[in-house]
Amino acid sequence: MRSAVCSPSIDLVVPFPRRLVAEKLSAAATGSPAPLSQEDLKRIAAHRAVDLVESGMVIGLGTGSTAAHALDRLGDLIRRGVLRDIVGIPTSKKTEAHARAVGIPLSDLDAHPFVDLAIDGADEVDPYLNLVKGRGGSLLREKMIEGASRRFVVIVDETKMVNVLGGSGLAVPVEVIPFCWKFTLGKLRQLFVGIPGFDLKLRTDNGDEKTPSVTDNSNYVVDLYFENGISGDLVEISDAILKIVGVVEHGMFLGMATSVIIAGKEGGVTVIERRGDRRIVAA
Ligand SMILES: O=C[C@H](O)[C@H](O)[C@H](O)COP(=O)(O)O
Repeated sequence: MRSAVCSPSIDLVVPFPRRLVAEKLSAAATGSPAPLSQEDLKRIAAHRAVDLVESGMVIGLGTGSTAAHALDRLGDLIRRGVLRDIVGIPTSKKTEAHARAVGIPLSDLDAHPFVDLAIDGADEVDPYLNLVKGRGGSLLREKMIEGASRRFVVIVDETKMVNVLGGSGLAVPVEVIPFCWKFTLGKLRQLFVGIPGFDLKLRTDNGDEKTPSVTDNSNYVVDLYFENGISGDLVEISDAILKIVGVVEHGMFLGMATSVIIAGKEGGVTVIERRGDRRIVAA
């Protein structure tokens, strides 16, 4: 079994960004302490990632509610002239529209096949920095762009951390072509037959198979559910899913993240870096 290797590490919690600390302190001084919301945490992680952006970089622009904070921050820094000559490569149509609205110049992988840095959220992160992504349906473009990136920085709040992928009980998405999707779903079912607590279903807009959710690539999504998380060799499982004709891509991002920025509700930010097969937890 080929599995991710994880070395022992020391957790080092770094201080909260100063501006937000000041805001929270002043709120406390006026007698109305505002607890950090999940949105605060997403913003903190996103801003921390955007600190890594330098003028002249080609940036992979992620999709989702966490990545949206990075787009806003990047747009703000470009508008203020702090960052220049940035090119953004959006991972979805939604991100493309958002990035345009905040003034980020855009291109694509055809024109810019090498991406300096990609910043994106995730649905789950395991201790080896393997991810589940695509609950927003953008997994294929995300995997293409993040796979072309020299650095792929994942931004999450601490609720996204799991011991095993699939362990949060939420879906592991698989993008499939619409042609005979029930046939492809059947093949996926066969692959995991006998696994206790396994289930799968077509993703729909309103619970009705007549209105399947459609991705930016005009495909459908089959959501896999693993009551106890995915057990076994993730690389073998990935290969087996991708071998099914009719499957386009799945939402497990194995060995792709170079670092994960985790915002914790206690006000700390933890950064986990991958160095080869080693995992380094640092500021
Ligand atoms: O397709 C959606 C993407 O993979 C998102 O990055 C992922 O779902 C995380 O989204 P959020 O930041 O909204 O939790």
